[in-house]
Amino acid sequence: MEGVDHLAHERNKSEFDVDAMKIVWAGSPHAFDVSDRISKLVASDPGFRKDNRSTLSRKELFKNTLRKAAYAWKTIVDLRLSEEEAAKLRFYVDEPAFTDLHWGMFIPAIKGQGTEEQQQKWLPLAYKMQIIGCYAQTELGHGSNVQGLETTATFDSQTDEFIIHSPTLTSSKWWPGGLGKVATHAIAYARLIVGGREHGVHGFIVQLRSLEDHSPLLGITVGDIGMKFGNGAYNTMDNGVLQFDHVLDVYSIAFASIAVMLWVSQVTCEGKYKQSDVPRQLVYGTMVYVRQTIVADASCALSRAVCIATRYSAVRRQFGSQNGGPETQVIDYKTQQSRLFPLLASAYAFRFIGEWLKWLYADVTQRLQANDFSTLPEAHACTAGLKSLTTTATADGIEECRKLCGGHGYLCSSGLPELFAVYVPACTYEGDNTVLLLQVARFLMKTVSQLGSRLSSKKPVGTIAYMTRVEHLMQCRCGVQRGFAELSADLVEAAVAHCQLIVVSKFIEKLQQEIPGKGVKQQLEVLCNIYALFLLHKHQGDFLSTGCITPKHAALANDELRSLYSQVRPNAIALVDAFNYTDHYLGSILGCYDGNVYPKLYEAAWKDPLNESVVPDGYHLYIRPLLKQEIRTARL
Ligand SMILES: CCCCCCCCCCCC(=O)SCCNC(=O)CCNC(=O)[C@H](O)C(C)(C)COP(=O)(O)OP(=O)(O)OC[C@H]1O[C@@H](n2cnc3c(N)ncnc32)[C@H](O)[C@@H]1OP(=O)(O)O
Ligand SMILES: Cc1cc2nc3c(=O)[nH]c(=O)nc-3n(C[C@H](O)[C@H](O)[C@H](O)COP(=O)(O)OP(=O)(O)OC[C@H]3O[C@@H](n4cnc5c(N)ncnc54)[C@H](O)[C@@H]3O)c2cc1C
Repeated sequence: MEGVDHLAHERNKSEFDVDAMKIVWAGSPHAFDVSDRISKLVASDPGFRKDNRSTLSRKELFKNTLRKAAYAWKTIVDLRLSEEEAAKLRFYVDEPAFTDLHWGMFIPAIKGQGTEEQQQKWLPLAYKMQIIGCYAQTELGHGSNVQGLETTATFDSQTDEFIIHSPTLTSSKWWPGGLGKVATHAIAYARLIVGGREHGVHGFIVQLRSLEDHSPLLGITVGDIGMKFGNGAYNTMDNGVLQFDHVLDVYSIAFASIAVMLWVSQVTCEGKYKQSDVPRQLVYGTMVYVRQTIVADASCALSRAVCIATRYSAVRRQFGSQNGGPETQVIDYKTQQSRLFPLLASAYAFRFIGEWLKWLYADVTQRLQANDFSTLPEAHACTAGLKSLTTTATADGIEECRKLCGGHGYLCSSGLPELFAVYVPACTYEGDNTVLLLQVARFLMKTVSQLGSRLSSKKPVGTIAYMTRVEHLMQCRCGVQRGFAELSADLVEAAVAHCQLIVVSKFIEKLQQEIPGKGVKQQLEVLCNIYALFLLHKHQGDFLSTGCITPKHAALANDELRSLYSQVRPNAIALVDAFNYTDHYLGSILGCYDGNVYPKLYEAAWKDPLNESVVPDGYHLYIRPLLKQEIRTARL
């Protein structure tokens, strides 16, 4: 029945203060207030409806996304929302769109790498959305290998301008979000050529379309690259293709009078290239910034899937009826718990590592401003490795949550198929996960060669086994006289182990903070132990081979895991309630707050367009003749 909380009995079992946990999850009382207020604003506004996406054609879907983006912007302006509130609104609108790249990459690139003069010129226009930007780095022929990009930017000292050109088919820009149909400007990455000499890849702000009639400018060929994985899903985004045919780029950010996009280098009006003495990799700064936001986003996506699967596991009953009594809740099966609760623990673990990474990024940015590059290598390795680790675990976790919901998990109305389809490219964009782990492996090799075998002594006691595992995996590889390429698959495993060590140690450090609320810290300790012991169980071979745990330890750890699952069980619903997601944002009948699943599933089925008529289109044309033929045969 509507209005009845079918999960009330579960909520009454909770042993901790859920409201206090909501604050921990949000990060602060202020952050909770903004999230809570904005998520409810979006949920209550029919203009942000999203339950019809899977029934729209690509063109209808895209036009609807443009409508929503414009409506969101009008809401932001009319309500005078702050930048923080506006970002939250775009988050809860939950629709991949060009605005992700405008706000998530184009503006951060100018803020992070533009000079004062460029920021003054471009940021006001971008903040008012009087220009719409995208981040055009990847090409048809190169994505991972940025140094392999082929687009050229040749300085013409006669005109003081740059000529941006796509010399080959494979140099076509390919994939940039927002590029296909919307962006008026791009930060395009090209090989800088001055006086016939090449100076590597730099960013250039290039206008693509007229601000009068949106037509592509002279020399610009631009369009969408076509349908992507899943029906609705990421097809709300116009990932584009772009070719430059000797485009004069008067706004070149490498141009001395507007100065270079990077404070890394300068091209003077006399056409001289001046490389300052900062690491050339600062040109990758935007990618480092986005990778740390993607880690925080992983905790959001995983917690969303876990919320759905946990609530449904408490609603779903199957087998186990005693003397005609109710069947067993599937959340009570040890197999369901052993699959679900490590994902619940991972969602919290990724939340806290995301908080730490945000601090690390802010710290390295502050240091860069003082020309202190000492922590840049570690920041690169951490953002690359943790982006890889958390997105892989989250993509796998969302699929596991679909399976935890049985057949109904495969319905669009469960919210899980679309969540999976929208989320999985995170394992590829902003750096293919394997390529990024290779960067971590390279950093570890360097660190081992500099520090000797001990990678670091400053880890909490609880992580000794994890640290020993990384050192052991590195020693096994570094000790062997074979090249990096030959050992790369093994070194990637060591890189994963290193990132898992970071996640576990930061979770332990989080628990050393003051955490208010009855029973809150105790719940987080249980989740931290589940995360650490689950990984120890999963990678038992690594830990046993280090000799720092014995088979008996491994068995005890497994016993402890089962006990921890039993401790989580009465608190499971409260722990996912703490994410404070509205039913609108979850977009899932299986995960609805009141647990009233079956009536809602049944009602939703009849809304499918296929049920608009009892006799389906095509019956008279195709089925009736078939049946008539069969009947004739049957009479023979
Ligand atoms: C809200 C959420 C959703 C928001 C919505 C999100 C929507 C989707 C957004 C997706 C947007 C995109 O995909 S944008 C495109 C993303 N593309 C990528 O991420 C490309 C990935 N590839 C790369 O980053 C690069 O090619 C590398 C790092 C793999 C290789 O670069 P390279 O220049 O060849 O460097 P390499 O020889 O490997 O290394 C030379 C030295 O530089 C160092 N180095 C390399 N990179 C860096 C770096 N970034 N910072 C510092 N140092 C670095 C190395 O450690 C090494 O140090 P030493 O050992 O010499 O000391
Ligand atoms: C949904 C989506 C949105 C995107 N948005 C943008 C955007 O807005 N702007 C933008 O510029 N780009 C964007 N991209 C592009 C994205 O950044 C690239 O696809 C990504 O960096 C991976 O590069 P690639 O496609 O060249 O993969 P490849 O490198 O071709 O990967 C193919 C395989 O090769 C392997 N491989 C590659 N190099 C090595 C190596 N050295 N050693 C071992 N294995 C290797 C990889 O691990 C992978 O298994 C987007 C992509 C997607 C899917």
